Amino acid sequence: MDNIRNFCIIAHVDHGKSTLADRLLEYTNTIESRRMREQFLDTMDIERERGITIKLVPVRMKYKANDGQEYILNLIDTPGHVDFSYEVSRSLAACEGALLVVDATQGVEAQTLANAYLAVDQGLEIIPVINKIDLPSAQPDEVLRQIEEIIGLDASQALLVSAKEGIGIPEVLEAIVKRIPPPKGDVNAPLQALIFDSVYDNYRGVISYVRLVNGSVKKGQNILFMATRKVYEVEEVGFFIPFMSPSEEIRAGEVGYVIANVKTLFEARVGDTITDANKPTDRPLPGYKHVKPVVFCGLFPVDRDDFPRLREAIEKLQLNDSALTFEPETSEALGFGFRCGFLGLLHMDITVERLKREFDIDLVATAPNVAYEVVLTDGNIIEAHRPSDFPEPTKIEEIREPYIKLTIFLPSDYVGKAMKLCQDRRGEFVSLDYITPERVRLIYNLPLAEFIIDFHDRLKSITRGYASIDYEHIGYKKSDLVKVDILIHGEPVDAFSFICHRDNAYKRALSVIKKLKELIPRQLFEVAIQASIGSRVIARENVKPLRKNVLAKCYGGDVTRKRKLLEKQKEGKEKMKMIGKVQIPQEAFLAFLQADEEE
Ligand SMILES: Nc1nc2c(ncn2[C@@H]2O[C@H](COP(=O)(O)OP(=O)(O)OP(=O)(O)O)[C@@H](O)[C@H]2O)c(=O)[nH]1
Repeated sequence: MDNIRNFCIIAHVDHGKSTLADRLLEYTNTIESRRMREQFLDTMDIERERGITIKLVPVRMKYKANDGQEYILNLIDTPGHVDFSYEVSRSLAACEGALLVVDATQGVEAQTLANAYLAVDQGLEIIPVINKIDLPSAQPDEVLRQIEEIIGLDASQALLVSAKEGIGIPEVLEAIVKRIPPPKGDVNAPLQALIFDSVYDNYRGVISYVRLVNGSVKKGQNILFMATRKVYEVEEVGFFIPFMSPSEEIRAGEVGYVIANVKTLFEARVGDTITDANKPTDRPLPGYKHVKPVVFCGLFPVDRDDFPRLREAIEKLQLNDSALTFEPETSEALGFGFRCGFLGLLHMDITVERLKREFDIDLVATAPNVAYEVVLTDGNIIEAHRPSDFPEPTKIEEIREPYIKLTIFLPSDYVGKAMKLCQDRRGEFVSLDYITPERVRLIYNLPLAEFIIDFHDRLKSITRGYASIDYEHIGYKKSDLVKVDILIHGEPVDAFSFICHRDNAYKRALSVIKKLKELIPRQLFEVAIQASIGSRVIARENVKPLRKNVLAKCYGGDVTRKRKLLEKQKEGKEKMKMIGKVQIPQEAFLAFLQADEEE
């Protein structure tokens, strides 16, 4: 075990994590050059395109160090985005050390800090690596100062590297061997293996990526998954060098994979502990946590006949993504679809994109929303995902909404604007400090609901892209929220109702009914569009009673033109939906579902 080193690389997006990993694989000849492709570790197409890492891939390298000994280095990749921070902390739990990569031209950013703290919490040995020193604008001294002052790490032994040019790579490997401690553990103790990732394979079922803390595991052994209490027989164990390669056994301290004919990811959850069914450990490793989705949206096929295909596709994705949840949903405008739950906006975007791309389904995704907690007057608490889940106002004791602690790093010039944005989004100021005279760290507590409506885009545009953010969920807080119903000609239309803060209710209601007024064609009678909270009407607009005479524009007797227009109007009518006596065009529902209500 003394010759094993388990480590990961943590960094802010784009600071060069994947490039550095590639260089390490190259230098240790882990990948033959003809098989070497750029950024081996980012395997999914979408990851490669967006340049982000989502799924973890562990790799085993052999390295002959300057002391003449051969070491096994297990590199455990970590996802770079906050949505997946739970997976980050799991993969950190599988290591003894971390390379903290910081871009020499950018300095410490929001996720550098967040990831470094996760690593410190896990008690890892952290090796600071200043990357991109080949660039003329590199300021390694300034970055060293930031690492010491902002993160509080000793940076005197930081390594100066250019992953792109291959400068400083042997020093990185030597530092891993010398500074990261070997794993501890007892091969003879009862088996304890942490599942830090699981993937589903069509042919082999679930492949669990494990870090063995104690004991050993081999083919034929009966293993117990402690969270689900299920027992399976091991079919194969092995290592990633870098592709899956079977082996006799995996022993304490090592990182590898276990295949045991498990059919769903729910039975082999990330964070769970595997033990020996015949000689079980008395306690699981810390770390199992059920991850709950926090952002929801409706997904509907554009072509209604695609509904069964959509179900199949979501089920398939779920095989490899146990954080994704779904349930059937019907919408007045969009027909049959699914309400899906995600870990965050990126998780949602990626899922939608994969459905479109890998399964070739045209989709409408509705605007995202969060899950509220509603405390009823009888003391019960229900979870509400959409307006129709909310009971009558008289039955509600209080409503709670999810909050995040948002950290923003940005140039000091933009602080005023960023603070205004946070304030407008009901943010509660926490702190502001200067990292350098030009750079500021700003912290706010913000309702998640306000964040998921284009907060990041707004922030990017007011800071011209110079801000970086990170956030963590800090739980639910009581909030003065109301459900606003929209009534058309006296009939409530579920699809148009929404949840918002009482202070914003009037403004939002007004913008919604104004938009509807434009979208609902005039009918033979006057149509009232009202917004109400419970039985109290808070805003109203009227659509004047005048039949839209499409022929009015056609002076003269061009019969074909008249006929065409009449046909067009008829076609239009088919796309209408009757709500009571009123015809509402499909377009109105779509505009509402996808619209950003705050203009
Ligand atoms: N000049 C220079 N560019 C580098 C260096 N290392 C990485 N880059 C470039 O920086 C960009 C981001 O590098 P990646 O390795 O994809 O960054 P990453 O940290 O893996 O990004 P995520 O996977 O999203 O976390 C790429 O365009 C690299 O070519 C370096 O040492 N010097």
